[in-house]
Amino acid sequence: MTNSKSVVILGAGAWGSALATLAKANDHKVHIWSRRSSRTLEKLVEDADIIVSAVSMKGVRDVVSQLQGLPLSPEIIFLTATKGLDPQTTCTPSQIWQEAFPNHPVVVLSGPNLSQEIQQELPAATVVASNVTSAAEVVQLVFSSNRFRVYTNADPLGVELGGTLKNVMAIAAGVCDGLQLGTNAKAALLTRGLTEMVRIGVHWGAKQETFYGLSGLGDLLATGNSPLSRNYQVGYQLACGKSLTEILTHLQGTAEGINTTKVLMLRSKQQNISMPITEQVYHLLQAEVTPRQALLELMLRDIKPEYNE
Ligand SMILES: NC(=O)c1ccc[n+]([C@@H]2O[C@H](COP(=O)([O-])OP(=O)(O)OC[C@H]3O[C@@H](n4cnc5c(N)ncnc54)[C@H](O)[C@@H]3O)[C@@H](O)[C@H]2O)c1
Ligand SMILES: O=P(O)(O)OC[C@H](O)CO
Repeated sequence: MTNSKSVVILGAGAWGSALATLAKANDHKVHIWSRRSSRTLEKLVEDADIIVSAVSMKGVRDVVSQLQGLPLSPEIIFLTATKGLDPQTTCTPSQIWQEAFPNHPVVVLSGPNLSQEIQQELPAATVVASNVTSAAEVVQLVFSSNRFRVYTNADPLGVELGGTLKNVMAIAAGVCDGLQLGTNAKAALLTRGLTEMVRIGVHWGAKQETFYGLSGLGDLLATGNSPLSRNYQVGYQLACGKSLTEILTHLQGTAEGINTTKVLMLRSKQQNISMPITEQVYHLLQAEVTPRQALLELMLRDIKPEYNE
């Protein structure tokens, strides 16, 4: 097949494995690399068309620096699927990839994509975004199928932040359900959560409308309502009285929202941006408030108009 691409996936976790399944189903040549792989990264990327980063945030700088030392074809497209923020610089993963490889196109993939559902072959949709449209279109073709609908988008920062910021709200949504606060409370939380995501995202340089698409609202609905989400699970179990240490001991995989909350708090304080839900999630994760106290703090804030805050 002439359109068959060579795809190297970095990270053999839940998401890397699901992305590999999708590309393989479209007859692409797929190699998954992990820290424990017997094949060297150098050998694997030799004939790669696309390098997909599906490592968790804490591994991004590490894999970037490993690749920087290798001879790479100038045609290679980097695709980043990590939903996190760098604790040191507050940069997004795509900003780190682009800075390290300024002459390569970088594409972001993000959307309501719970990996377990994708591995069960349930239908889903996602977004691939890049400043280089042709690169986004190549990635779109590689992953599109009758069970995975892929849209392109020209706002990579907005798409990336949509998937990243919603993890904080997914923790809050888990708390809401764990406390059994009801459907009205959940709707209020998710709606005001989206407002908060838009506020910081637009300040950061993203387009407002991107947050109303699959990677913002779409992913917020998926993770904020699903026990399959690790971030939701963190919130739910905190509300049930478990400590964060206990929860993380048993959690399968990464809940990026924990680190993202800390980075967001730092950035919103530096830039004086109001993020009341994020702030309460932060205090809760630090064990500085109980879930009920966090709820009361939010309910008793100064009353105000819905917009023009
Ligand atoms: N699981 C999902 O449903 C899903 C969906 C969309 C996006 N994501 C995002 O994808 C990323 C990965 O999620 P996941 O669910 O696969 O997590 P996971 O915990 O299952 O896997 C993380 C992977 O990163 C690797 N890794 C971590 N540090 C590394 C390092 N220094 N060097 C090399 N590899 C390293 C781990 O070995 C592991 O293979 C996260 O940012 C997550 O938010 C996950
Ligand atoms: O399990 P979570 O909370 O990392 O959510 C996974 C994905 O981000 C869903 O789109």
